[in-house]
Amino acid sequence: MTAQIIDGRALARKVLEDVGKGAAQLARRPGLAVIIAGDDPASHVYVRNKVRRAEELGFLTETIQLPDDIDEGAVLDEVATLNARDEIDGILVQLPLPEHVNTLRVMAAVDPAKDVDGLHALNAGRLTQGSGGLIPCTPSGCMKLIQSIIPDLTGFHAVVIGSSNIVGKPMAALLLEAKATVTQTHIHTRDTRFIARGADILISAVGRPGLVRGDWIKPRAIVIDVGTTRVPKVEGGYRIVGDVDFEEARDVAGAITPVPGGVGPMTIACLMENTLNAALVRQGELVSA
Ligand SMILES: Nc1nc(=O)c2c([nH]1)NC[C@@H]1CN(c3ccc(C(=O)N[C@@H](CCC(=O)O)C(=O)O)cc3)C=[N+]21
Repeated sequence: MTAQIIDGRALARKVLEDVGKGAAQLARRPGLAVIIAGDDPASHVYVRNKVRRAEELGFLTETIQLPDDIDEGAVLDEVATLNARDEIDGILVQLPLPEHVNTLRVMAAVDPAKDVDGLHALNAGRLTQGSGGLIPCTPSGCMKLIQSIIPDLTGFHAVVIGSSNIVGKPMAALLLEAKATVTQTHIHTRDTRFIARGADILISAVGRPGLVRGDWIKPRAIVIDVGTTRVPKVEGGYRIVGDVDFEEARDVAGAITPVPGGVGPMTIACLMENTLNAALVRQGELVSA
């Protein structure tokens, strides 16, 4: 059989349309600030894409570019300034930060009500307790992609490959909350292939091209490829590739997300949704759980 290709761009358009309608109800337009430190070209591309989407929706946007050698105190000062500004509803600190800056300390400094990446410990904790809060954008987008195929995940076996704070851990928490049975693997897991083969829903969030082969996949499973690795093209420039061997997977899976055009556009759409939700709560239009 040939897998259904899950169109992340089309689903993202729908999410963005709803965000646009929601934003039109607000007295004041949502404001999104992005902090980026250093000059990693990939990070700059991602930030530009996020800001462009936000502008298309009529959001107020601001990009704060900091030098690579900035000290942690200065990053924390920038966050504090944004926390205090009423017109800023969402703050995103683009990762990775320079090595000498402690990411968890920076995340802890962001006002949880403006934490549109959902990475503050309060939002992460609320997610594990199923009590609302802002949800990390990539896992949130993955849930929408999965539920576009299976709306009710009750009892399905989901396997999450990868355990990062930004994708793997919140992904597992969301699946558990949706009543799936969840297995999570990480760098020390033995025989990940065997575990993956048991999955009705397989999510790979590792960043290693070709990791997930055809024989890692249960026939008819849903495969969500979060991998985003930039590889240089012979003719110059870059292309992005996922973790999944797409050609092999397509012959086994029931449905699969492509890279590009799968999880990536949904991540950005969910960032816009989070920014709208933060604005709704902050402007008193929505009561947070
Ligand atoms: N604080 C923080 N939050 C993030 O959400 C975050 C981050 N840091 N650091 C880096 C990663 C990466 N990321 C992507 C978002 C969109 C695409 C995306 O739109 N990809 C397009 C293609 C883009 C291309 O062709 O280069 C696609 O898959 O179709 C990719 C990657 C968000 N990240």
